[in-house]
Amino acid sequence: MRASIIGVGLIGGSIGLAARERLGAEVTGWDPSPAAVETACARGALDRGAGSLEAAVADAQVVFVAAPVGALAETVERVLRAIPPDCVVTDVGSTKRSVVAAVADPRFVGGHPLAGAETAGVEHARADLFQDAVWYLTPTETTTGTLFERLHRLLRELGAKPTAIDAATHDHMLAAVSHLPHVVANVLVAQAARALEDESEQLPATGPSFRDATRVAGANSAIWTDIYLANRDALIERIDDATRRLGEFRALLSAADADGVTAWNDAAREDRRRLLEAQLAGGTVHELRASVPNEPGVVARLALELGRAGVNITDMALYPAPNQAEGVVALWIAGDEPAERALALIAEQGFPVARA
Ligand SMILES: NC(=O)c1ccc[n+]([C@@H]2O[C@H](COP(=O)([O-])OP(=O)(O)OC[C@H]3O[C@@H](n4cnc5c(N)ncnc54)[C@H](O)[C@@H]3O)[C@@H](O)[C@H]2O)c1
Ligand SMILES: O=C(O)C(=O)C[C@]1(C(=O)O)C=C[C@@H](O)C=C1
Repeated sequence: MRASIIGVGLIGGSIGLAARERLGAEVTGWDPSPAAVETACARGALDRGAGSLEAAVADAQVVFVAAPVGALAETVERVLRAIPPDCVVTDVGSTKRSVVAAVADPRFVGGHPLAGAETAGVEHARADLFQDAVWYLTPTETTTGTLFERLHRLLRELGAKPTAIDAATHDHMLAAVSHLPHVVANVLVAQAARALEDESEQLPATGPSFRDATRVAGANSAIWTDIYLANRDALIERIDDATRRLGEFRALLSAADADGVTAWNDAAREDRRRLLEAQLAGGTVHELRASVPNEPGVVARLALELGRAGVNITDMALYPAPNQAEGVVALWIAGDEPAERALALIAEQGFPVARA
């Protein structure tokens, strides 16, 4: 496997380490910072650095673009102009709408690993960063099915859980579970460092709860300015919602409503329990086989339909029929209930489907 990485920072470097260690891939990379390439080679995240983006991707089978969100569309387009025809290109940007709207090439699949750190640079890269992490993929109607399948398999081999989602849903969800938490962490440290200092004239000591809630405060501006701006409409909605919720709690406090305060706190515990439980879904793996026409977008449509219903595809394989007009998509789904749901959803799409 020949892989290329464009942008060898924390995420690009971690992909390089994991691809070399777990896939035995030969990894070439390029970054506008020669120092990043040098460190990536020294740390074993790249086999070699290339003198240009074009040279880095010239004979690649898969390319990961791991640049800041604002540079993704232009960089992906540049990669698409330089790769061989049978190469799949993906990115790792934390927001998806802008790059997916800008690039309509069947060889590109938007991506986003839900894993990372508050640190920056290849110095902090780790081969195990993606182990058991959801890795969102945003295929569209134009995505080539075989390339989507190749990428899905590679991500599984890196230890991740690839999950199809549409770009708009992705960005709205991430505003709530990633971008707002970063904003709130920044507010908490600002308030503790300034407002409380004014009152007591000394910086307060911070305990474990403060440290947990603010680990990501002031995370790498080289990527976060772009993330906040690219998702500003969804993030503003979340900020307004959070402000409203704070207002509701403020009202309970001003009314000294003990029952209301208890109910509010209990509801948070229950919400947290449900969120954590949803991550642990698993069970026996079922193989389903769907017969589909060999048309652009069919595999993407199936993956997105299941993703929307919360059914995760553990693994997939494509078997084209000799006449090339149709084929079979094999899907492996964990858990009895999700497998039943997948059968029903695939049948609703009009495709004959059965358990293998
Ligand atoms: N840090 C996280 O937790 C995390 C998690 C998931 C996804 N992401 C996404 O991954 C991407 C990279 O983030 P990171 O944390 O690795 O940042 P980073 O700062 O560690 O690395 C970014 C690298 O991109 C390079 N770069 C800058 N402009 C470029 C360009 N035009 N073309 C190619 N390379 C360029 C930089 O020189 C740097 O080496 C971002 O899109 C970010 O949204 C980050
Ligand atoms: O763990 C952290 O430090 C992160 O900030 C990782 C995190 C997140 O918010 O969970 C940050 C941005 C990415 O797009 C994905 C993951």
